[in-house]
Amino acid sequence: MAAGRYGAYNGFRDRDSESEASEKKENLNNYKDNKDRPSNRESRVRVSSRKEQSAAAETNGAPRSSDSGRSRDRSGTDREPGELSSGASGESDETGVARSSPPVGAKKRKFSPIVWDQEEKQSKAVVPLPPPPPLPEGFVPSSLPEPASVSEVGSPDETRDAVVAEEDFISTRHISASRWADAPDEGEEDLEPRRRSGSSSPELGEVSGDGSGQSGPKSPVSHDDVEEEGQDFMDVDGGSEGDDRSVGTDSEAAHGSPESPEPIKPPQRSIDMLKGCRSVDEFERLNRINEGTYGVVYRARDKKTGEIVALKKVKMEKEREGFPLTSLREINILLSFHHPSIVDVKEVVVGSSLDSIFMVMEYMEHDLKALMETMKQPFSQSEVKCLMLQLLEGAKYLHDNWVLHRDLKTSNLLLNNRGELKICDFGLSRQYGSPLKPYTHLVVTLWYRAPELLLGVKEYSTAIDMWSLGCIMAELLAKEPLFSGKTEIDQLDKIYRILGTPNERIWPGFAKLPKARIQTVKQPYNKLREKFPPTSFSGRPTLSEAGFDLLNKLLTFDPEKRITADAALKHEWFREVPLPKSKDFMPTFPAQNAQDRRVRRVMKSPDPLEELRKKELQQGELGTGGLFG
Ligand SMILES: Nc1ncnc2c1ncn2[C@@H]1O[C@H](COP(=O)(O)OP(=O)(O)OP(=O)(O)O)[C@@H](O)[C@H]1O
Repeated sequence: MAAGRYGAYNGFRDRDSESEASEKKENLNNYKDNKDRPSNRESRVRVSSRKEQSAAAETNGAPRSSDSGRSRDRSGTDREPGELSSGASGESDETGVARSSPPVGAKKRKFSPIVWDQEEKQSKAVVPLPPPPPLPEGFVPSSLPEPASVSEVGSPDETRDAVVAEEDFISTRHISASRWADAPDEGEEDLEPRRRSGSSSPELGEVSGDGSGQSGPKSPVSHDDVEEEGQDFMDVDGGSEGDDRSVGTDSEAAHGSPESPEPIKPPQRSIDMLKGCRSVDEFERLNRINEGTYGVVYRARDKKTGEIVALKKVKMEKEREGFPLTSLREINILLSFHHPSIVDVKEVVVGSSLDSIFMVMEYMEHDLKALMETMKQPFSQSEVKCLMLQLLEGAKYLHDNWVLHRDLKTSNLLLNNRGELKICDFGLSRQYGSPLKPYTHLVVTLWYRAPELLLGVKEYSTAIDMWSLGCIMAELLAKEPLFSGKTEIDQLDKIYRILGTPNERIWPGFAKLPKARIQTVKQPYNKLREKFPPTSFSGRPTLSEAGFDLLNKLLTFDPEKRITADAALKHEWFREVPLPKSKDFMPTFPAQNAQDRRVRRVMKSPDPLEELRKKELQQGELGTGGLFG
């Protein structure tokens, strides 16, 4: 149970007694176990063999620092209520934690093996792609609009789809060619050689460990990024008359993997998708929570069960052109993935006139951005550790399952009053690791955008998410964004002013990056430590050597050297006092659900599509009217 203290955040730390804290002492391993506690998903019971091995390794002689942790606990140093006691192996060096810390974990960057050359793509690429997720019980109404012409689809200038459109130029596809339907179209057939060849992509049905005892996605995210590169909208008329091979079945046959976590459903016609999909009328609308690029989010009550949920309405602003591919990606990923740090999508429901689609999600009381704007003080270090651990676990899970989120920012991090953090908004996320065309660099909201993206690279990796995590960690500590640029150049300038201007020595290859010559004032020094000093009398957020080391490793210019989620999870900052607060002891806050979170937004990061978004908002929503319209 979270410590309930509506409106009393600032008093919480004072009220919690040491004894209460010690009653709740748990070691770091317990922390990891605990995160599964509220779950009733069978997937959470499963523990990856990788985790078992590493746990065994730890038990088998890895030195543990619990003693030193305890002695420090007794002295009361930096201990906070609800802080977890040290139990994990700690190599903490009292004298020079950051500098003496060994490289944390083996480097495991999954870099997208982009194949630039078409021939090479076909001959060399080896992509045992995972099977598609099971078809949802009904999903797309038959009365949806006609397919768009290719030219319509390819005009990427109105929504975030534009971003994807830059990387996706293949002719219009039908939803029946998606992983939720059975018949591949021409473009899909092109994929066959790629699917049959091998690569370092996850094996069919393989469930990547997340290091946290979670199973991978029930059915790993499909390879839409390979097969859907052509457009952002899918026709959903269900009219495709292809053969009966489902993507999943076909893929399974090709690879012969018997280990798919779930039996692949038999091929289904897209018309079957209509069956069993509940109507949004089965929910009572309570209030609008927020509106993002891709949809309005409502708080609602399931009339049958009384459960409070969040309903995200998929914007169908281009309904003439079919179903937005980005939404399809988001729904697919969220339906497939199950992890305590990823927001859970329970089902998809349809609007009354069958042209609006809603994702039914678990309801989360806050997003971190809106929440921090209401807080008087920043999160404490032990709270930041608790949040960062959950965030890193979510990022590791995604990266282990070959998904880049590509839009990690505080407004996409949800927090409930049980201290649980969950990543949402997978509209920009995509599977990687398959031979792809170069990705667009127009991803990630400006303030959280990695320097390699700002400098124009199109071949990027999980490191872009890790940079965003660095920005988020700094923001959680300081309660304000670290780099709040107004334009791309201003953003680079702001980064250079704090971290110094990169050069060939610290970032080999920097000089050759497309936009490396952008004129910014040369900044020779790294001033990050000034922003996060070890001690402070001026109210600046303090950070220990180890904490600073982690922040530095997240905000490393060279993406090749930037720390991975896996390594960051093992960082000693999480093992030194103050230890991460237990989720049970995370503060609770007044629910912000009675308000529209948009009106509370004070500062908002500009992003490349801001103008487009505004235009969309002005144009109003399309789709059904009615309660949720
Ligand atoms: N499950 C949820 N529970 C509560 N609030 C949520 C939930 N999902 C989203 N929200 C709120 O709605 C906002 C927008 O959601 P989301 O980011 O998924 O939409 P989007 O259209 O993709 O937004 P963006 O403009 O960031 O791309 C979030 O910042 C959050 O405040």
